[in-house]
Amino acid sequence: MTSPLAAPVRLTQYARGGGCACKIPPGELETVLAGLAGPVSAAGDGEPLLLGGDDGDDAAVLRVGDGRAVVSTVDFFTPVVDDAYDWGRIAACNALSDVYAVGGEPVMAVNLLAWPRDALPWEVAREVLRGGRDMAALAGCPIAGGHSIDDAEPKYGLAVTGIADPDRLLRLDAGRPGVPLSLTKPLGLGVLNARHKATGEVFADAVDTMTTLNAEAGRLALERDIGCATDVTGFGLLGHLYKLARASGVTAVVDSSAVPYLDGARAAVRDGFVPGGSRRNLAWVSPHTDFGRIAEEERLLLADAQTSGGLLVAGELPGAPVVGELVGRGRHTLIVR
Ligand SMILES: Nc1ncnc2c1ncn2[C@@H]1O[C@H](COP(=O)(O)OP(=O)(O)OP(=O)(O)O)[C@@H](O)[C@H]1O
Ligand SMILES: [Mg+2]
Repeated sequence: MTSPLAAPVRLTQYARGGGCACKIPPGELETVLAGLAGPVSAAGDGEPLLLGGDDGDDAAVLRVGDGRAVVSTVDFFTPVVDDAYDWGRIAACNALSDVYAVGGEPVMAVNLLAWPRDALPWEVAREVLRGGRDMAALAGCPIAGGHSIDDAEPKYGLAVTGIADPDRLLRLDAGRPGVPLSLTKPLGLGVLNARHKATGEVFADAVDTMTTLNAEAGRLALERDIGCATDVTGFGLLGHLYKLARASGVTAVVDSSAVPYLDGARAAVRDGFVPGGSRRNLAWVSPHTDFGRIAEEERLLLADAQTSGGLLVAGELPGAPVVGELVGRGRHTLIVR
């Protein structure tokens, strides 16, 4: 479904970066944030903040009593596709994803909108907000208000509140040796979005992937008593897996031949459509990774900055390929075979 505007503007042309590829590089972010986070509970020590510390988990989770926890997360970014309605859906889906990534269920959200009011018509902003509303409605999560500013580049996203069972969370530090790794969406979103921004070609499968909620994946993980997961977004599969393995004190092994890709992803890399964020991700993980004889093109694909990607789960999920496993901590935090 696309926007019904007479002469659609190419939204991606109004921003330098796009989607999760416009995130602050992981190394720089961690340096800025170091030491500023509050104490987080080690299991059972009475501290109410269960997630939200230095590991960089997907959302903050606070125990509120009576066996309940509140989940809080926020995500917004510049246009990742030209179509306003689709961008709204993608941004909302991506923001909701962090609630599912910690094992929560979204219950309410508010909009964050930055709009270049001199350069872009308000009817385009309405389409963005309509897309966000429709995606949140699919998640059973009403959007109840928000905040809007005049800005040089358009930006959109949500702050989402969720609920969770404090004893059944999905966290970065709960990975254990011997456990397989599953990935619920194919990679290639960053390079395909870069191609779309440069050429205007539309990749329908990529839009479908970015607008698929991670609700089912999160539910399946909890049903199987899995306790360790994250979503694959701007830091790419390797960046997010590095964070998970580091927090869990293990080494993660990736079977590169088992990793699924969207059609056209490889061609996009070969044709030079690689977001700067994907290169920065690769530079960030490379000192901690044994790549063996893996070629540069494959490394870039594995580090590609995703937008609204799937869940990376330490465990097996029906329908999701196993892309590697966790092993005891070795010399490298990541091994790619
Ligand atoms: N300005 C900030 N202040 C405090 N913590 C921050 C700030 N920006 C990011 N973080 C934290 O850094 C970690 C990494 O953030 P990041 O946005 O990359 O991951 P995320 O929340 O999982 O988002 P997404 O999955 O959409 O990429 C998270 O734990 C986040 O809460
Ligand atoms: Mg996340």
